[in-house]
Amino acid sequence: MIIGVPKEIKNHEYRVGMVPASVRELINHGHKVIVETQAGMGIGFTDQDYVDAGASILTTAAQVFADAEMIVKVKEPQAVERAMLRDGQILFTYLHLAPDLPQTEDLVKSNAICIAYETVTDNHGGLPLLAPMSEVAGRMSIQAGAQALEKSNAGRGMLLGGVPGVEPAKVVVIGGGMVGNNAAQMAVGMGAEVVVLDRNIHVLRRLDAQFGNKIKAIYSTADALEKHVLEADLVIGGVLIPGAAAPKLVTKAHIKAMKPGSAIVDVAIDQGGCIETSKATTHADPTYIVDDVVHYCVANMPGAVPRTSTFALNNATLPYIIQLANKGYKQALLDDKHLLNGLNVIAGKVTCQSVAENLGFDYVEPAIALA
Ligand SMILES: NC(=O)C1=CN([C@@H]2O[C@H](COP(=O)(O)OP(=O)(O)OC[C@H]3O[C@@H](n4cnc5c(N)ncnc54)[C@H](O)[C@@H]3O)[C@@H](O)[C@H]2O)C=CC1
Ligand SMILES: CC(=O)C(=O)O
Ligand SMILES: [Mg+2]
Repeated sequence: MIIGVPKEIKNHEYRVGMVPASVRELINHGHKVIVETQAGMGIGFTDQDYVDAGASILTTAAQVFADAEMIVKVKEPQAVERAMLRDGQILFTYLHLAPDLPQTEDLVKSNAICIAYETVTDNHGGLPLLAPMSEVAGRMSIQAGAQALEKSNAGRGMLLGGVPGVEPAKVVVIGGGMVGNNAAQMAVGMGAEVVVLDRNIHVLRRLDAQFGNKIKAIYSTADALEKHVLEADLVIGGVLIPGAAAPKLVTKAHIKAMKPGSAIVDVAIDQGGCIETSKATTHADPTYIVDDVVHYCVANMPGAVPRTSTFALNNATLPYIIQLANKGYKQALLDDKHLLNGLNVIAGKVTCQSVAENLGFDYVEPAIALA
């Protein structure tokens, strides 16, 4: 199979779909890999590194999209990239379709086979291709929140850990999954007072076993959420209903009633955000203020640490890229029900139920769409 790796074009996105070591694995399996020039430049990989791994370098994204049977990316295809997709071409990347009607419409029109990293599942109830980036974003959310709390960024002027004799900041993490757990680790490490809210009792038990009395793991009722959000100096939004638009758990009224200079980091913004006042921002201009609350809502947070993130992502995606290349999409999807859960759009049909429901498309079962 011919596998194409274009350069990412989202704002300040320096990750890349495949590192040279991944390219070498594909070449060893007998495939051809074409890489857009300077695709890995942002994380220190030269075109020569890719050539040494066995890839061919092409000078434009248009050439990569024209020649490749499978496109491997990081972020959802931007409009110019969507226009280059074609009938029968495989697209393997993050998509986050539920809050994104224009993208979904374009992918439906393209007739391509669009497999989303974020809805691939595993045997343990996890999301193995989302997890590595959730680890990065969860950890980063506390760095971003700490900065947002600085006075020069319109924050309250609080140090997360306080100092001897002065209270630490209160960090409230909504959602105790991969993002929430990693956020809690960093916030505890920095000496903050930490509350994690989740509505899954198994998640709360795991947090309790892991953190003991270093955090409070609280069942997320509307009451509990309101109480803790209104007391918070920093709120981290890390909820997920896989494939679906995030529920708006923190309302405009909550934001109005929060302390002036408090901050929110809505990591769930890639699924539309779990805070009513959130709107996606970029690394170039990551924050804005609503009712004196600093909002950080960058939809590609791991793009800020692209070297760490690309390696972590490739470690997770490579086995699936190899399966898709070796077997072709049809056999690879039929052989692996978890990879099949990643199939969001194929041949003009929406095969992810929550995406179809959120955006008003007819839902077609993946196995039926493949037949
Ligand atoms: N902005 C960015 O750059 C990035 C964003 N993300 C996003 O972060 C979000 C979280 O991802 P993960 O932690 O991997 O998901 P996860 O599935 O590991 O955890 C989500 C948690 O939310 C909980 N939850 C669901 N509904 C809830 C509710 N109503 N109240 C309280 N808790 C609730 C679930 O029980 C689960 O424990 C996703 O939208 C993901 O796409 C992930 C990586 C990067
Ligand atoms: C998960 C995601 O959206 C990201 O890593 O950018
Ligand atoms: Mg206020």
